[in-house]
Parts: sequence; C-alpha cells; structure tokens
Amino acid sequence: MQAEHKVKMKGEAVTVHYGPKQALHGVSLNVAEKQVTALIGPSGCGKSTFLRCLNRMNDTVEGAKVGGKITLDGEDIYDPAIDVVELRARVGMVFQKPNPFPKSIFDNIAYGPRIHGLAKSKTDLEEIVVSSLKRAGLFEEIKDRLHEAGTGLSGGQQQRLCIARAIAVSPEVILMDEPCSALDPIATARVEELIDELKQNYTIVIVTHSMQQAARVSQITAMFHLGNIAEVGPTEKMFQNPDDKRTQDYITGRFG
Ligand SMILES: Nc1ncnc2c1ncn2[C@@H]1O[C@H](COP(=O)(O)OP(=O)(O)OP(=O)(O)O)[C@@H](O)[C@H]1O
Repeated sequence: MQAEHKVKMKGEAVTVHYGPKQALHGVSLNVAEKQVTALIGPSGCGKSTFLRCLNRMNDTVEGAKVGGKITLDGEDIYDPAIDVVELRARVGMVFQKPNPFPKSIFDNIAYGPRIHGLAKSKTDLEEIVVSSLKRAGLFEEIKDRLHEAGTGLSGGQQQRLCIARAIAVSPEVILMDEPCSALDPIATARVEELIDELKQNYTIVIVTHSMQQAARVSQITAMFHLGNIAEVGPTEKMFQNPDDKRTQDYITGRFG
C-alpha cells in the first residue's frame, strides 16, 4: 500500500511541546495520496496535536512549539518562505463541531474562493459553490435554501456544509478531527459515505475515537500512544492481526 501510493505528506521525528509539556515525542508518519489515513489511540495521546501540525494550526496555539520536519509534496511546510494562508488552502480542515460562519449557505462556501481570488466572475463563483455542495452531497437537499443561514441546517447538514467549504478552495489534503462526534448515526453514515467518495480526489487524514469508523473509512491506520506512534499499517491488518499489543488492547476495548 505505502509502495503503491505516492507519499503526499511526510512527518519526520515530529515533536510538539505545549510550554513545558511534551505532547509528541518524535512522530514519523507517511500520509499516502488519495487514501484515508485514520489516527486512533486513547485520549490525550497526541492525535489532534499531530493532525494540527499538518496545516500549522498549532501556530495559533499559544506556547506550542513544533520540531522535526513535515513536508507536503516534498516541500517543508515549516520553511519560513511558506505562506501559511496558502498552505491552509492546500491542507484544509474540518473540525469536531460543525462551525459554519454566521452567513448564508452560499456565502459560507463562497468565502474561501473570494479571499483566495479563485473566481473570475460571479458565474464562476456560483459554479464553485454549486459544485462544492454537490461534491459534499448536500446540494439536492438545500438547493432552494442557498440564501438562508448555514446555522439553520441540521447538525449533519452543517458538517457537510463545512466539508463543502473546505472543498471550495480546491485543497489537496483534508484533515478531519473527529468529524462525526457531534452527529447522530444516520448523519454519521452519510459523512462516512462522503469521506469514501472524497478519497478519489483528496488525501484525507481523520482522527477518530470510533474503531468501527476507522475500520469502515480508512485504508491506513496509525495507532498513537503517549505521544508516539505504536504501530501503523493497512487498516485491515491493524484490525485483524496487529503486531503491537497496545493496538490489540486498544481496538478490543481493553484500554482507552
Ligand atoms: N493547547 C494546549 N495546551 C496545553 N496542553 C495541550 C494543549 N492541547 C493539547 N494539550 C495536551 O497535549 C496532549 C495531547 O493532546 P491531544 O489533544 O493532541 O490528544 P488527542 O489524542 O487528540 O486526545 P483526544 O482523543 O482526547 O482528543 C494532552 O496531554 C493534552 O492535554
């Protein structure tokens, strides 16, 4: 698997300190292109911290200090010459709680393309909005409500709106931090189907507490433990025949 798919992002000996506390102790992970990589492991083991390193979201956390190296298509994303706003357009993010802007559905999607100058005309912008909503599997449900508030949608629809918003700026990688934890089972299933479709065009890294979800949506799973990676491998193997006892104990519910 790692051999067949190009490495899109690569973390090498990544460390993170929050003030005096070290949250990551030298994590190395290859993120394969157009695959879903799941980050699993007990609470506080550093999954979200690592995820946030991939688009420099930790830059916004006071006292956070990142070491090691992370590349996107071989380019060091912590190089001082990197434009962080552009990086975050290439490596988008979807959060745990749907967080639409207090704007219309249309403007939620149009915001990114507008600030990044991606649309040459009003028609262009409309096309981006519609195609992003279609790709997020939301268009049919809300096509008559484009100018109503995004916050008026159901939780599951709001999360798909946030995914559409991430897609609208044509990212290459989408980071998802427990994207279904605030959703009911039906909305979760819809988002999981969407993740499966999105991997045709995007590289996805997802943090999840649900073992079933990791097994359903990912091709590669990385098991975090106390700020390190205990084991990484094809999802099927990780769930059927893990090498590491910590992975086995975690996926069978013995700790975590
Ligand atoms: N902003 C912060 N300031 C200080 N410590 C932090 C901060 N964010 C995270 N930490 C600490 O870093 C460690 C890793 O946290 P992180 O959120 O990455 O873990 P996680 O595996 O994603 O956990 P969870 O599954 O509970 O979300 C934890 O000990 C946490 O308390």
